[in-house]
Amino acid sequence: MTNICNNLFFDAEAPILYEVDAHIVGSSPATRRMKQMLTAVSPSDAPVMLSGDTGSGKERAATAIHHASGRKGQLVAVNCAAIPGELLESELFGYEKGAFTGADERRVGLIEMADGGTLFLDEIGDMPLALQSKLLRVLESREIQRVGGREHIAVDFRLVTATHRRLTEAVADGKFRADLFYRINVLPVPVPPLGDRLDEIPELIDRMLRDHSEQNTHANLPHFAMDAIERLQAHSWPGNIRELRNVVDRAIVMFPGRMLHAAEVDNFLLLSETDGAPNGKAPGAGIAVGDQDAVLKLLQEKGAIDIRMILRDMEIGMIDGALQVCEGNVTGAAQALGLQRTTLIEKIKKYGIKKP
Ligand SMILES: Nc1ncnc2c1ncn2[C@@H]1O[C@H](COP(=O)(O)OP(=O)(O)OP(=O)(O)O)[C@@H](O)[C@H]1O
Repeated sequence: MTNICNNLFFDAEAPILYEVDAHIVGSSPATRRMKQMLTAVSPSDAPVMLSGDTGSGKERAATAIHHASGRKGQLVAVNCAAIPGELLESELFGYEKGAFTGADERRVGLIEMADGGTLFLDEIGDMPLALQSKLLRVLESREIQRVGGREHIAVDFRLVTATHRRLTEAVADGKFRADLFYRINVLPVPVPPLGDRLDEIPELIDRMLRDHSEQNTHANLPHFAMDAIERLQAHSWPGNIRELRNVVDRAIVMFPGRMLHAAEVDNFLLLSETDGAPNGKAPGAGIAVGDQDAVLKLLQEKGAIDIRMILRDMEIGMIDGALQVCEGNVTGAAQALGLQRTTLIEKIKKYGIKKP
């Protein structure tokens, strides 16, 4: 890899590096190393395996590879963990009319859709063993057969896979085929956790806010004060960049045009850690969003406060605010709060919140 990386700045590679840079924010040493690897692997047709913790940006990296590769076809992303095993085969390979009950018409599969482009198989470790054998055959023959079909269809796609766990352990446990592992692990690229790239948190926040304002031209963006940034840089980030995105999305909804300080960030992080279900763990500094004085007064008066109740009130306030900003649209409010739609509906019911 050293040789490849040393050659990075050849003119021919400049446009590739530019594409990678456009998708991957950050200039910390860990991110620079990843970008160099992505730049080196993008022009090749060999399979890439991205490994990294959940939310660290593996799908982003796959998108960068696809765009930097110059392949004309589309990027087709499939989350192997999200599709039940029995459905995954027909999703990937497609099917002919009458192949099984309910197959009323022919359906082109996702592998065929990736012809000329890139097939991104996320959470490849969750693919059932029987399907692993079929995938291996496709990689070797470069052909597929639809479920219930006889025709051999030639496919030309670049394979990118991702996993958040050690596939070598799954191989040792007999849960992942060794031959497939070696076939897909040709160009391994580790995606660093946010904990290894804390320096670039301000850059990431800027990009997230810029993306938001490009999509919402009248957006009144929040600002993160220095003490807020310091607090973010002291956090451990188990949910990686996805967790940071949730914090930024909450700030957009709850602090439009306002400055966030460490206390607000503490509250947001506490909500991230508990998925909105307060567990009584005390935050680092302040505890109320915007109304710290009231909490201090309560503490002086009563000598103790119930943090769970305060967090509950904050949660209600955030949900209420998000619903107002999204004019009662639950899907939009759920996205803004970084919650699953169903989780938000449960919370709305639980707290008896009225939609505007
Ligand atoms: N470098 C980056 N700059 C800006 N946003 C990013 C970056 N990397 C990731 N993100 C954002 O963080 C979130 C998580 O990223 P992504 O889905 O790529 O992670 P992942 O590692 O594939 O997650 P999972 O393991 O759950 O599949 C997404 O909203 C993505 O847009």
